[in-house]
Amino acid sequence: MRIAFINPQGNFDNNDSYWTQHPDFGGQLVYVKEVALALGDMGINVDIITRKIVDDNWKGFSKDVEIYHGNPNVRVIRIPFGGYKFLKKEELWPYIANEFVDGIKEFYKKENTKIDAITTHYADGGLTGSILSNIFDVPFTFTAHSLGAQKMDKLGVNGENFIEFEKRYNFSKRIFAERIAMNRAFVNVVSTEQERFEQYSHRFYKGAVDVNDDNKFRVIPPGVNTKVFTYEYSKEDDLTKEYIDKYLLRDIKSDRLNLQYVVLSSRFDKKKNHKGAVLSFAENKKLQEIANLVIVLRNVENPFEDYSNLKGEEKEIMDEIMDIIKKYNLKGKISMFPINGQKQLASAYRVFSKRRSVFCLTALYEPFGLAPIEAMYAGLAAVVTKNGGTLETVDRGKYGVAVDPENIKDISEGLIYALNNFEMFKKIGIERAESKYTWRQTAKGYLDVIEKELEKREKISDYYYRRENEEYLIIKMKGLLGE
Ligand SMILES: O=c1ccn([C@@H]2O[C@H](COP(=O)(O)OP(=O)(O)O[C@H]3O[C@H](CO)[C@@H](O)[C@H](O)[C@H]3O)[C@@H](O)[C@H]2O)c(=O)[nH]1
Ligand SMILES: O=P(O)(O)OC[C@H]1O[C@](O)(CO)[C@@H](O)[C@@H]1O
Repeated sequence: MRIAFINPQGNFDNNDSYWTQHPDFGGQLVYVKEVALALGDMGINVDIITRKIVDDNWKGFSKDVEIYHGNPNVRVIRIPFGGYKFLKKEELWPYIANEFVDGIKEFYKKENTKIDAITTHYADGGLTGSILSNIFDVPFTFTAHSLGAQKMDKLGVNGENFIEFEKRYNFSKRIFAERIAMNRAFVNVVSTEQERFEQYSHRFYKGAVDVNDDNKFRVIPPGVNTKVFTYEYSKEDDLTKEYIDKYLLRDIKSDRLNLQYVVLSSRFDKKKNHKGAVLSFAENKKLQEIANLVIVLRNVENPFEDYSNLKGEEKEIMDEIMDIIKKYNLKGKISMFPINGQKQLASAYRVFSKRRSVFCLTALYEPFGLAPIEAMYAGLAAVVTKNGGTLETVDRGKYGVAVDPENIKDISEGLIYALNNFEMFKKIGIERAESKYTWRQTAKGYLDVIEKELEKREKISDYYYRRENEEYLIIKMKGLLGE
């Protein structure tokens, strides 16, 4: 069997380049990578179809076809569309339904390969799959990863400022694509029940899909890479400890070094609401007595001296953080330093777990949230937004603390509670991650729903074929009988 994974935005290479260093390189890529490789391990052929990029600032995405992470069953196929320079996901829309679709068609025609099913990721993948599934006459699944409606609500998009936001985010195109994809997909793959019944029932999706139609939804929880995010401390982690201690010594007052820590590690995206977490720390003296704040960065060595390489949204977020540090005189209580890649991030989590620390995600809206599960499995206590899939991940506070990201007091009290109950949350957090979230289970979920759909289509086409045949035979018989 050959399954295509359509993911136009971001990109995929064997170094997992740029992950979280850009809004289009985050959890969705992790998800597609882990499910594709898990299916590959099960003997399924997987083609991850994305964009060909030839750009000196974005190296590693220029090969047309590449075996992925050494798994002979899994390929990355890069189709040129919209030129060769890197484009952020919001700028891909004009080229999706034409150049990208045509390029994929051409690729398979030239290779004379057949695909049996398509999985599509995010609105742009979903639009592509809606068209291709007709061309190839194969079923496709839609996995939103993040729906535009909730992002619009949380960013405060309304009638007055819509045009402003439209210029930057192209929400009209995104919602249109999402509606087409969720309507045409044979199943919408969601990470939690909450995603199905809350996120998909947003008024913007009315009429596109019936959230009460069990045939149109399948809850398939994502996983955690248990090799990378293991809670087992190893020798390499001592090297990470030395790396981190250098920064803590630089940024934290010496008499505070042995306190616990609150760790923020999200991409610098407005939706992740770093500002809310920093403000909750700034406004609570009790919290500052028991913990320091750590903010994981990418590509910035020392923001207290210089972060001029941050642009746009990332610069705005750092400006907000710096304003709060100045206003509340937090120097000596906050450390910010670069972490590169999942391995180093996982190791840093284990180092902070030894310091009885807390992972904090106060996103205004988190569709699912891979990071909290990773942090829990690596041994941190989790404090997460109650808006989105995270509420289900911590099961409403049972496996981690769920807070209202727009209530500064609620965040700080949640952090204090988690810090004071670190051992309990560490233990049950690991158990939760281990029992419920593995990528192999995720891959099995996709395979099961696809195989069931193919069987159904087989039967239907047989039925039509047989019926056509019967009619054909009757006509023939009539002819023979001279009727
Ligand atoms: O230096 C880093 C830091 C983080 N990560 C990874 O980046 C991912 C972040 O994923 P997630 O926490 O899920 O956030 P998003 O990037 O926002 O992911 C989007 O897509 C995910 C997959 O569908 C959903 O879980 C999220 O809710 C959705 O916002 C995690 O796997 C991290 O391990 C890295 O690879 N390198
Ligand atoms: O912020 P948005 O546009 O809702 O999308 C979430 C982004 O994070 C990602 O995980 C990055 O890989 C993608 O799902 C998407 O680009």
